[in-house]
Amino acid sequence: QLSSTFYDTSCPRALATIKSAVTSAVNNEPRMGASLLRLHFHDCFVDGCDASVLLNDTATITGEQGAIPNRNSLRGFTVIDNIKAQVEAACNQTVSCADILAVAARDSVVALGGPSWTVLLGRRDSTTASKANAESDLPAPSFDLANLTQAFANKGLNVTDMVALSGGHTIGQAQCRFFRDHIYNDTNINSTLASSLQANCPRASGSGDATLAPLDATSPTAFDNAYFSNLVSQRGLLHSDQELFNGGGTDGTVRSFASSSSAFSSAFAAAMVKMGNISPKTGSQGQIRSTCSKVNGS
Ligand code: HEM
Ligand SMILES: [Ca+2]
Repeated sequence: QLSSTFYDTSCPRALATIKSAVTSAVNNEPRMGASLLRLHFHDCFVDGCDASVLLNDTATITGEQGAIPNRNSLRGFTVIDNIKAQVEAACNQTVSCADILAVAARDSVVALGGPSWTVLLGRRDSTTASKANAESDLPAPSFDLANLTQAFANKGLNVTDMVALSGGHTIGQAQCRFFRDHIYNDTNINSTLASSLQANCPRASGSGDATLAPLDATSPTAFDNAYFSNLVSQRGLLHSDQELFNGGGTDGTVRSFASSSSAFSSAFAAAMVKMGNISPKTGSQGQIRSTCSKVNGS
């Protein structure tokens, strides 16, 4: 029951305000587009797309930002706070933080040259967050194809959606601690790539843990289909990335997205709409937060 016209009368400037703020943030730092896309994913997979990921810890909320997949990893909160302040100035307590995340994700992809799609709107914001659910429901980079398939199926997403959405790794960076096992322990990685990554990501955990490498070394700030060609040539950065092309049932989809950017674009756009529809709060559920990092009145 989300609708693309939800704010047309209540806040007609909302979408343009978000787009211009996202475009300037991405022009200032291209990686921010990746960070904003990931925020929406990490929101939707944990209790639905309800901006739960944005809530800071309080005496009564143990939030998601401290969860293992998020801690010292998620970024973009300041950009979202800035967008929210601009939208609040235009329309007081009208546009949800969850919708801002969904629109910012789309606008980020577009700003980096990727496909566009119509974002459905009308999600409301949670009054709770769950560190435990973030740790149980977000897929880990150590996952194999069966684990990944299950994590996406749990959210109503099929394997085509999963492969398409994983194409989000066509942009952005990952820290050594998340790809160390893959570059030292796995054999399904191009040896030249493994050696060059090892130079900045020592085998011993603790050293160089936060050193960054691009998820798509071919074109890290362009939203294109190079991620999939990389997988075909065993140049995935994360163990979980390379699982999508490792002799299993998703090899064909990876090949098809590697050979057709239009096939990837349309599958990605469709899957983003599906992901954005995970358990939205509507009607009288939740609230429209005034500040994205805290529940109203707290
Ligand atoms: C398939 C399961 C997935 C796993 C296991 C996974 C895991 C990860 C990991 C470990 C990182 C690096 C984090 C860091 O080093 O701090 C990362 C980054 C990223 N992920 Fe995923 N991810 C998955 C799916 C997705 C999906 C579905 C999207 C979006 C549609 C996405 C978008 C991103 C982006 C854009 C980045 C880079 C963020 C930045 O540079 O700030 N990922 N992911
Ligand atoms: Ca959520």
